[in-house]
Amino acid sequence: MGANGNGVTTPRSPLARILTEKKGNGICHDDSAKTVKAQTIDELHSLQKKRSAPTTPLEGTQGAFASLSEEERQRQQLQSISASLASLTRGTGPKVVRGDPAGKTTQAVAHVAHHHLEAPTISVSDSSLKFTHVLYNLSPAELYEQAIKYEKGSFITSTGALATLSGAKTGRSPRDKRVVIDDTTQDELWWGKGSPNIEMDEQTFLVNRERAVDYLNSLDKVFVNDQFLNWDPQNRIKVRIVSARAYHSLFMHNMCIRPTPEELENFGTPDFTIYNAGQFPCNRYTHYMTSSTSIDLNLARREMVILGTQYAGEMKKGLFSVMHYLMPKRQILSLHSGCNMGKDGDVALFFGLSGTGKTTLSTDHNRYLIGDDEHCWSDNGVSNIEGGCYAKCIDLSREKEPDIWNAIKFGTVLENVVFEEHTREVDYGDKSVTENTRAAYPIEFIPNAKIPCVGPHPKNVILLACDAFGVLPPVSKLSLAQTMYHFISGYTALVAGTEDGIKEPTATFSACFGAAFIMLHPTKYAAMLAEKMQKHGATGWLVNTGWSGGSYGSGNRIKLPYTRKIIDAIHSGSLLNATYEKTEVFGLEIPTEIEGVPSEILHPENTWADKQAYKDTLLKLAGLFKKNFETFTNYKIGKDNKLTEEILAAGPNF
Ligand SMILES: Nc1ncnc2c1ncn2[C@@H]1O[C@H](COP(=O)(O)OP(=O)(O)O)[C@@H](O)[C@H]1O
Ligand SMILES: C=C(OP(=O)(O)O)C(=O)O
Ligand SMILES: [Ca+2]
Ligand SMILES: [Mn+2]
Repeated sequence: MGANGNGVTTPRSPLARILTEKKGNGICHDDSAKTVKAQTIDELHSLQKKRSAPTTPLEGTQGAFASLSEEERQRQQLQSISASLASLTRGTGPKVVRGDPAGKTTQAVAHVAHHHLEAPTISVSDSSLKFTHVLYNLSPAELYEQAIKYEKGSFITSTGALATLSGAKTGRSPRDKRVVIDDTTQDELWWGKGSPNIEMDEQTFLVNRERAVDYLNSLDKVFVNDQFLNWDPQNRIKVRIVSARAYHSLFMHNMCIRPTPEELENFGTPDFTIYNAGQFPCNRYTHYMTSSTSIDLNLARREMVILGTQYAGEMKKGLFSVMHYLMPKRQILSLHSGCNMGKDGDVALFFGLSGTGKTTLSTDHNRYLIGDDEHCWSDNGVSNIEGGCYAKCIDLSREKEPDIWNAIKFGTVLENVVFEEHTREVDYGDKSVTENTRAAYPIEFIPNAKIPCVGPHPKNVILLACDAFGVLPPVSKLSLAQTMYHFISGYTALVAGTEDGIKEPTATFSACFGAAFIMLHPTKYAAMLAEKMQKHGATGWLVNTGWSGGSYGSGNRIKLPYTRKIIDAIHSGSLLNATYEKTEVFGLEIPTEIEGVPSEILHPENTWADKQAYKDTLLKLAGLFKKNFETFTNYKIGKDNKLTEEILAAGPNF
């Protein structure tokens, strides 16, 4: 509706076109002009991502030659991955290409050349025609996207962690572990009663390996992590993990030591490779298989195959077994322990089975964290094997465990937790999926982590036992012989969940506080520990993080703040100078007083209303210890006959 100024109305006309790019007339100022440098949506999207800075050029190469070298380097890297994924029966590696099959891939393509001319009818299958896309050492952000896009049950929680489901298995499956027996391992390893090493032959291993490799190669894409184990630079191990899930890749990114770009460039051939086929089961017609899950270790081939379980802890503890074989060969003791260090450089080790408090008590705001679970003790001191922590998070609270609480943020894998649908706030008290809920985070997520994760020789060796009987004292000072006795016994009550199938706490004995992971006879590790403790003057302690005032069901778990006070007194050295009394039956030295801990709980008998029940339970547990130790009475601990006798005498007397 316009008037032309002379009173005559003109008919309605279409809206005038707004000119946005008329130069020079200055009438229409359009500030959206020229800010977008793209002509198409695809081009716009391409602007969003900056090309990653090229990894450092190879020495002596410049300009155009540098990019050629980078290409060549990538080609070699892919060839190495293709070799890892090679079928053993078809004699050739798959065609592998870098990048997400859904996105743009980089140019480098490789496959391992045929070693010989093969009759095409035998060697060619459809699998040799397709490409396997390799998602190589992706960043946490990239892995989040992969998980959220393609893996059901992946969500971002309110604090930024990646919530995942591990599927049917929410704990390890120790009964499904197999170790290849050959001429070497037959003599070297611990076999038979009590040993975690259940034998399998080389041929069966190869059948399972082929099954895993064929499954992985049948996928559109696989994840490959090239990383390190052990912060001791002289004893670092290169590991490659091939897996089907972003969850597994992020878990190992967090748990192993992350290489720098330079280290990755020079990675070369791995020392050890894991093929994790996850949900893909083993074949129950295969010899030695007793379920559809199999975790197979072949030390000669330096390989591990995982079939039929997606529980990620299987990879971390599988590699720990490998270290329990490799390190003692170098006179280095591998330890299932947490480790931290005070301001004055005093180091403490925390041994204990799953759920006894290694992670909780080594994560201490007043001390430097060296690691929460797996260490080495060499002539140079201690080193963490891993680059991350794996904390239980059932009933996790900000007040009691602030450092672990705060570590659950972007980058952390949160397994099997329950969260509020809308806010994505995690309910740590919810056991609907499992009791064994877990958080895996890089060790740097703990503010006072000691990087690099190494330290001097330990001053205190703390043996943690979660005693469901409620008869072990909250803390006892041990002689060297007692330390060895309890180390070899490895007593605890397994808390529900970490090992598949355990629903209620039960008394268990697990040699070296980790029988599931040791490869040699327990006395070999014990002898090394005794020698090192003697040499470096370390004091042994037994700390009960379990029940007080009655057994599981009637008593209560010792309050975490009390256990922390006890641990503080060990660290500070004040407990060493306390007054002690000796207990009956176990002959343990217990302090009469500790600052911040009610004195009456220090002797367990005081906390039991029914004294006769206490006595009966004490004798019952002592009997279990005695019976368990029978298998070790014929073994000598190192070269020291006297120590061996003292160890035998260090058990309960009744
Ligand atoms: N007195 C206590 N000492 C140590 N941990 C306790 C105590 N009471 C309860 N807990 C709980 O027990 C669990 C110990 O598990 P964790 O530290 O992960 O064990 P580990 O690392 O040895 O497997 C944690 O959930 C912790 O909160
Ligand atoms: C991951 C584990 O370690 P821990 O429970 O000792 O922390 C495990 O035993 O599976
Ligand atoms: Ca454990
Ligand atoms: Mn732990």
